[in-house]
Amino acid sequence: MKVAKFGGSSVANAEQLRKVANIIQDDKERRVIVVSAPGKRSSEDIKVTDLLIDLGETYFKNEKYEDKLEVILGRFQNITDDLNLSNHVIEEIRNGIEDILASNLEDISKMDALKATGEDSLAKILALYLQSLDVNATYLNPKDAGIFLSDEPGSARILEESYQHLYKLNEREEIVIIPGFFGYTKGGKLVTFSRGGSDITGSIVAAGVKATLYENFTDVDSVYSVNPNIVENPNKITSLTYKEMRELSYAGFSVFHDEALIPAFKADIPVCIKNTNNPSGMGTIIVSQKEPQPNPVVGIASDTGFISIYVSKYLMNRELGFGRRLLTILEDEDISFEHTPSGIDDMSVIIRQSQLTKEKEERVITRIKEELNPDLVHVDRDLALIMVVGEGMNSTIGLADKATHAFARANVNLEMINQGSSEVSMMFGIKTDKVDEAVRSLYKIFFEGE
Ligand SMILES: Nc1ncnc2c1ncn2[C@@H]1O[C@H](COP(=O)(O)OP(=O)(O)O)[C@@H](O)[C@H]1O
Ligand SMILES: N[C@@H](CC(=O)OP(=O)(O)O)C(=O)O
Repeated sequence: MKVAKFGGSSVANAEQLRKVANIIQDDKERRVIVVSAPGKRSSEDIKVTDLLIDLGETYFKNEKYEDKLEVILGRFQNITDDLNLSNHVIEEIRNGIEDILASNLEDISKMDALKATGEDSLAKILALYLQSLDVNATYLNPKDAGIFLSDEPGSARILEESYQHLYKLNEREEIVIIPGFFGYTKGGKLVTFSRGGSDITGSIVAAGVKATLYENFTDVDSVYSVNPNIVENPNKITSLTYKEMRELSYAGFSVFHDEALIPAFKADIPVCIKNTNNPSGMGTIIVSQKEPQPNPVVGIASDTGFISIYVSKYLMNRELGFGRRLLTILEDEDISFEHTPSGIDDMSVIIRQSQLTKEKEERVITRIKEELNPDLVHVDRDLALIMVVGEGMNSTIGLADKATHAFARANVNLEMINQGSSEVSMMFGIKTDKVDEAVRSLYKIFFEGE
């Protein structure tokens, strides 16, 4: 049995859904289907999930939300009209949203329930469409599939017992359509994964049913060695390891959620990234091990929106517990950190900018000064991180030299360098305004041999 997940771009309109239906019917092994909410139909378009978030925020501010609701319903109605499906489902979606807004759930849970409406409605529509084509298919709610999650609205995690429940899907005769992105706590509350989380649902379901393959259908032919929005026509990656893909996704390859690798990896299920618009293409396969490649670097990822808190104190290396106390201050403020490059007398903590509000920043800096008594503490904003990734990198001489040469050639100053402890990556911190130039320069050196 194969599990196929179709992302937002693959279900953005009726034309895309026709392709999805063809892909499902093309292979009898595709028996469990996971779908996202309709995504962008063009680069200027807005994803349904973002429309739903905007609707929720408008409602919470006690502002008029009715027009926004109509826009969302319009997105679904365009699809159902075009596929000649009954209007009944649109009324169901409207009532569902109105019920959520009027419920006595806390705002944070209301928001999760609203967000989930996107995938839930699309799964119902796809099931109806397949039925209209005489395909034996049913919609299945994540609760009935047994997808139980931790009580962390907006960033839930899977509970282990879900895998056993999901295994029962093997007994189903029909094709099952499961909405991605959400599940339920043991207490029955709906919770979502973090953004892009339908990839995670797909991976969990694939692990649960012990699928032979997890196919992730998107809008590109493969995973490329670099973001195709930065370098035109980049090198296609035919295969890469879970570890490489996790590093690359985490560092900015938005094509696949970094948390989606773990369930498939643990169950040893290969993941294939394929294009809904070109399903016969090879795609990219993600596996445990791959043949050594002549070029040890498989990809270059970049992401922006980081802050560095730099703390320096003479004899820091002798002060027992310094690092722990610094990180405890962040923990008390509910701030998670990404990296902690350190020297003898200094330590930086790299944080996502979205985690550090102005008030939190003031409290954190005051506490660092009062409790750790440093010689110097300062906050560096607008940092970008670039990650050069490849399993063969740890045994190849001269890669750091090549990378720093690329930065020098692009006239980019390095704010920080960190060789990942996993030894499959090197990380560079630079100012955000230079990130694309730096990535292009690295790409030229590592993939075009210039
Ligand atoms: N290295 C990369 N390889 C392929 N696509 C990438 C890469 N980095 C970023 N992307 C972007 O990821 C997009 C696909 O991810 P996403 O928009 O989440 O798809 P979906 O709607 O299928 O979930 C591509 O259109 C591409 O712009
Ligand atoms: N619709 C959700 C979940 C998701 O996975 O979407 P997509 O497949 O379009 O990345 C989001 O936008 O976050």
